[in-house]
Amino acid sequence: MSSVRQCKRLAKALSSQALHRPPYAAIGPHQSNVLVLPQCRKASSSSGTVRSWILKRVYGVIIIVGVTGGGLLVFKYWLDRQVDNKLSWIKSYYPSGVSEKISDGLVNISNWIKTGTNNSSSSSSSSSSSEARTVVDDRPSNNDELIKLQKDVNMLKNKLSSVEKENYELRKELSKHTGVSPNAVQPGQKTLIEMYSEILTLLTEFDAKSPLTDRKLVHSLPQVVVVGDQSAGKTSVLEMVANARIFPRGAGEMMTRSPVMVTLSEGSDHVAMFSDSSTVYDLKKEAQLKALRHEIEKRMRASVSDGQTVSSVPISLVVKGPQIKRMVLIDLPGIINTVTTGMAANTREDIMKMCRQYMQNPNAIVMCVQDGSVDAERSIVTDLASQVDPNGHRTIFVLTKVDMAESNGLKQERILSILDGSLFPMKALGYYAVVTGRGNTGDSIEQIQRYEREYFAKSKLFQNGMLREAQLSTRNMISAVNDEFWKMVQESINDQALLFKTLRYNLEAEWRNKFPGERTLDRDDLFEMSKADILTQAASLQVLPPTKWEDILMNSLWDQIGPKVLDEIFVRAAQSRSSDEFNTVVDIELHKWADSLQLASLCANVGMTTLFEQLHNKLADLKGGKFMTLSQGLREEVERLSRELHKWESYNIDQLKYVQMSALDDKDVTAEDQWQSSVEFMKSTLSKQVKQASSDLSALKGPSSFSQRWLGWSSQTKQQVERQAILEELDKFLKAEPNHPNKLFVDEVLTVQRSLKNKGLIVPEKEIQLAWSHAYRLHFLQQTQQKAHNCQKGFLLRQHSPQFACPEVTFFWRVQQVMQSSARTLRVQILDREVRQLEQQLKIILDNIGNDEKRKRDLIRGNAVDKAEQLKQVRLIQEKLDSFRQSLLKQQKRQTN
Ligand SMILES: Nc1nc2c(ncn2[C@@H]2O[C@H](COP(=O)(O)OP(=O)(O)OP(=O)(O)O)[C@@H](O)[C@H]2O)c(=O)[nH]1
Repeated sequence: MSSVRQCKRLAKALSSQALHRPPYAAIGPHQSNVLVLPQCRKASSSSGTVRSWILKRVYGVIIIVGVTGGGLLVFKYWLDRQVDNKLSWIKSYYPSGVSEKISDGLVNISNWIKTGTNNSSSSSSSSSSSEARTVVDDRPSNNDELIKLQKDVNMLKNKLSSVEKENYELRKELSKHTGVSPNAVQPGQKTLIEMYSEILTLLTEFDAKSPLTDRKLVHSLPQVVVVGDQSAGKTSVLEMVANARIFPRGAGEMMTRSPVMVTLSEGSDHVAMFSDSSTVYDLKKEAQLKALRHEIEKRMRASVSDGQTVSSVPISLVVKGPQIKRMVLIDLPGIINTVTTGMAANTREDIMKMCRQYMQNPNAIVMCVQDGSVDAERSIVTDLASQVDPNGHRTIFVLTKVDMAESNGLKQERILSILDGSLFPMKALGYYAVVTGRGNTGDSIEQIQRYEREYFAKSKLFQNGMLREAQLSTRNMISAVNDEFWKMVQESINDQALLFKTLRYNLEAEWRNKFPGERTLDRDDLFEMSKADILTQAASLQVLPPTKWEDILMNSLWDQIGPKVLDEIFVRAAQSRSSDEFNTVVDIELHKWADSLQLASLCANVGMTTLFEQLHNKLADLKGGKFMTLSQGLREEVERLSRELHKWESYNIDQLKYVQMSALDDKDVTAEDQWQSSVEFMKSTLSKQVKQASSDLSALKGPSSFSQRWLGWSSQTKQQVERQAILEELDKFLKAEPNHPNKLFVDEVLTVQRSLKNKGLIVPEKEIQLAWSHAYRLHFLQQTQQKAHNCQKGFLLRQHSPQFACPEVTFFWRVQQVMQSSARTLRVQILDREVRQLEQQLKIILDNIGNDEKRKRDLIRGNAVDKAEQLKQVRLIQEKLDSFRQSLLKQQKRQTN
């Protein structure tokens, strides 16, 4: 084929690949900005015309094929115009700051192209033949020429990677402003690699959650299985792929003790994380790398059962970073020859079994790692590879430690026979020689990469062109493995799609049987529905009628402040000898209480409790559909958190105090209806209190009456008998002196004790005082009840006869006033601020939960939601697989056209 035709074909292939981003494209956004193909220089020079067949800007990628000779000026002019066009477009499309950076980058690239074309043009005629030899299939005839070419290639590679880096940084910067991934082809469009990576992530999540099958579906997908004899350098190879020294190291001992599945993908930051944890390790930071290695080692040791040496439980790791090739690699424990001291007896068989299992996956690419520095005859892995993949359709052979092989004096013929596949019994798709370490645990990846470059640049073993350049270096090997991986993806995708179609069909049938006629509401659906319900119910608190709020608040207020009002203030005032004294005590105590903010704080608590009680009632009112119970946990958690978070506004408490103090300033009942209302309040309050006090007293005595004992089939305890006897003695005092003060005097205690002793009962003073507090309380309340009755008509009487005094009515009126004004103020505060505040809090709480998948899973649970989730995931994976398949198909069609 003529070089011009060859070049045209290459150009066509590249243009379609660059535009449509095949996973295995030689040129992609993460790989290159500019590529000038040497084959085409030769072709162009032969025709002497400009061959600028392709110049495409594909999201920052420029591909130039063939620019030479007399057309150079025309080309430069044309390139400038293209760049100008792009500059004005960038200026109008991107925000300032970003646009300048991109523009600078584009201008740099354009200048570099022009310099490159100058050089290539000036050297094209003289070096066209040597350039042609850089085409991978041609073998050079002259060693010096080859060395020179090798240097050129290395220089170009370095240049290329620095432009790649620059381009990547620019796209990263751009992505910060536009939210578009730095790897995106077009805004909103995903590359095939990204699509596959997404499917892998979904499948890993699906496997983790799904009890559907023991077989992990993600393991049937194409993946690269790294196998080799112990210490062959498997882990070192993987580290070169991941571009970081992420694995633990030891001195000579077996390091890989369980499979490590590494999902590699491109990302703006170089990071790693375990798939079951949210910790992100920054691989650029040595301390975090160390922590990662430590964690891997810890996990490996933890996964090995007692008495065993290796484990088959995989550790799953995700590594992302700039220019990392997307694929899934599994590092397996090294195959051992013999079991050494300290190892479990079955270790060799366990490792062989494990390797065989992974290698037998028909979609696995087997990366067979062979140590180049040891005798080929000692290799076990090559035997295994030839058994599992006899035709070598999916095996790639990697010869490591060739540097050591050379220093050990390995002959060129021997290397050749290994790398052309004639020495080992196995067959492979490709054979590679690499250097992936130098036995120094402290070396960084950059140091190893440099060491490898320098080694191949000066190695005698590989220098006379005995091997194709593409067979050397880790970089080339990784590209080839990556290509094979993606080929496998293409070949197996139909089977995967069918598998998910069947899974979806089965799950849908199961759902129809279990929940006939019901919509499949997954966790997110249920969450969104519950969220809307909760917020609607919270908002409806605003429309509760004000009177209802005040009634509820009044009841709650009395429950809270009643005990203090009655047992402390009212009882103390009642010990007074005159109405004036009664009023003075009441006035002082009530003012003291209100002034100290204690009353206001108590009322604010009541406001808060009432608000949350109402919210609780509203949420309990939610009927919802059949699946309402699934989100019961969510509602409870939201209620709990909002209670915890809600703070009553402090100026609201001050306002309450002010209102209460003003209410207390009103010291007298001036109208009859006020008097009546107060008496009613007093009567209803006392009636409740008397009821409560009677029941407390009864509890103290136990089943004291005949009927209680016989109907309730119970009898008094010894203590209850004693208490009943005490109460009978105390009753005598109260009958003899109805206005007895609230304190029981010492002589009275002794009288009770003496009297009971005569009846054969020895009772401690503590018991007498306890019984007295109950007896006196009931007696006092009943007396006050009687006063309330007597005071009913007292308003007019009081006017006509000043001796008639009912200070108790005035007391209850004042308390009622304080409560009413507090309830009114609380109602206004609740509706003006607190409900709105609560709504906002609920929204934040719900948003937080909504963003936390684990919490959502914990709070919305049940068989129906699990099934709906599975169905949703399977549908999603199936859809993704389908669109991935279609994109692959489209790309294949384009290539065949
Ligand atoms: N000189 C030299 N040393 C290498 C090369 N590749 C790996 N090593 C060293 O060989 C040793 C073993 O490498 P590993 O990558 O741990 O080997 P492995 O196959 O993963 O070991 P196991 O998992 O324990 O079977 C390490 O000290 C590496 O630094 C190489 O190309 N040249």
